[in-house]
Amino acid sequence: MAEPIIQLVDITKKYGDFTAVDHLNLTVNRGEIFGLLGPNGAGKSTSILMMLGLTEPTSGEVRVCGINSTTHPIEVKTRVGYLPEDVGFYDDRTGLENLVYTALLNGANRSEATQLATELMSRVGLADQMSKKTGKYSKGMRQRLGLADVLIKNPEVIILDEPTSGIDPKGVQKLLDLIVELRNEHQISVLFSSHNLHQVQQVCDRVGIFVEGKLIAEGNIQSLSQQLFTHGMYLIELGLDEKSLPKNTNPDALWLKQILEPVEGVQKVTRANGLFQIECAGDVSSAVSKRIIERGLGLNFLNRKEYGLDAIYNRYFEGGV
Ligand SMILES: Nc1ncnc2c1ncn2[C@@H]1O[C@H](COP(=O)(O)OP(=O)(O)OP(=O)(O)O)[C@@H](O)[C@H]1O
Repeated sequence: MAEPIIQLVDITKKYGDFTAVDHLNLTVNRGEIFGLLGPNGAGKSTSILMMLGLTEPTSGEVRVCGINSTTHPIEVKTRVGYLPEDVGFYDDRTGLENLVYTALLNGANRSEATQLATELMSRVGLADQMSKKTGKYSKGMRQRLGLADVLIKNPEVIILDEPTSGIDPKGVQKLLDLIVELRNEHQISVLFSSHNLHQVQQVCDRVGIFVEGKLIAEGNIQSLSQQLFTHGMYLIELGLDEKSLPKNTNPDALWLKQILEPVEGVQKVTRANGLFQIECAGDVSSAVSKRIIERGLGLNFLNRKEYGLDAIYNRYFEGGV
């Protein structure tokens, strides 16, 4: 059964009259990679600060690993690893020295600290960069070292705030692979905050879409599509042979809608740029093509698209679809 590891219950955060987070309810389960997807200013970082007990909610309750973050921030800190967008290191020290220092601060003796730091450098793919000064690390290498740094205290959950910003595509891929590996092989739960939908789509089991302080939808990709699209999840484009079309067809494709009405799932039929577009609740392309052919229309081609997070993103973040 799903066990909650992060629970936000009706959280609101106000800065003066401004509401940064508005009645947010969110649960992340143990072993899950949860994506908090939202544009700049949506309230992601503010929510994370509340999870870590670094800022207090105006109202509501935050629990991480079953502990109230607002009243017991230090206990939460021992269980959670937090990777901010920019990690600070002692740049005149090597990657290994930086990690050893964190391990010593966490109570390890020097030989344990060196052993743990060496193992972690290797786990995050920096085995060959151990003796390089962190001032010479790339942004991607710094973020991977940052992950090693949060793993030192063996956290149950890691919270990553825009961890890939400023990293080149190859570096991003390495970091994403590492996040999945940490979950799969070390059962670490992950909250991944990002405004990059492709990255979120690639690694997260569930996603919460956060806009202007409100969680507007939550679930896996398929359930998000169902929540956000009133007009279906599939778009079928038809190229019909003009010569086979009925004479004097009206431009709004009403005649085609009537033909396709008996096909269950068809919700909207329109014509754009010479193509007929059919929005439907499921993949009904074979029933549509059968019906078209039965009615004696010439079918030049049929193209089926499934709405993914791309369409959701456009709809909520870029004002379209
Ligand atoms: N200390 C503060 N005082 C006043 N307003 C704040 C404070 N911190 C954040 N805000 C405002 O709250 C809103 C949410 O900010 P937040 O940093 O949580 O968003 P975000 O989703 O993390 O965005 P970004 O990706 O840009 O960091 C923004 O409008 C921001 O200006």
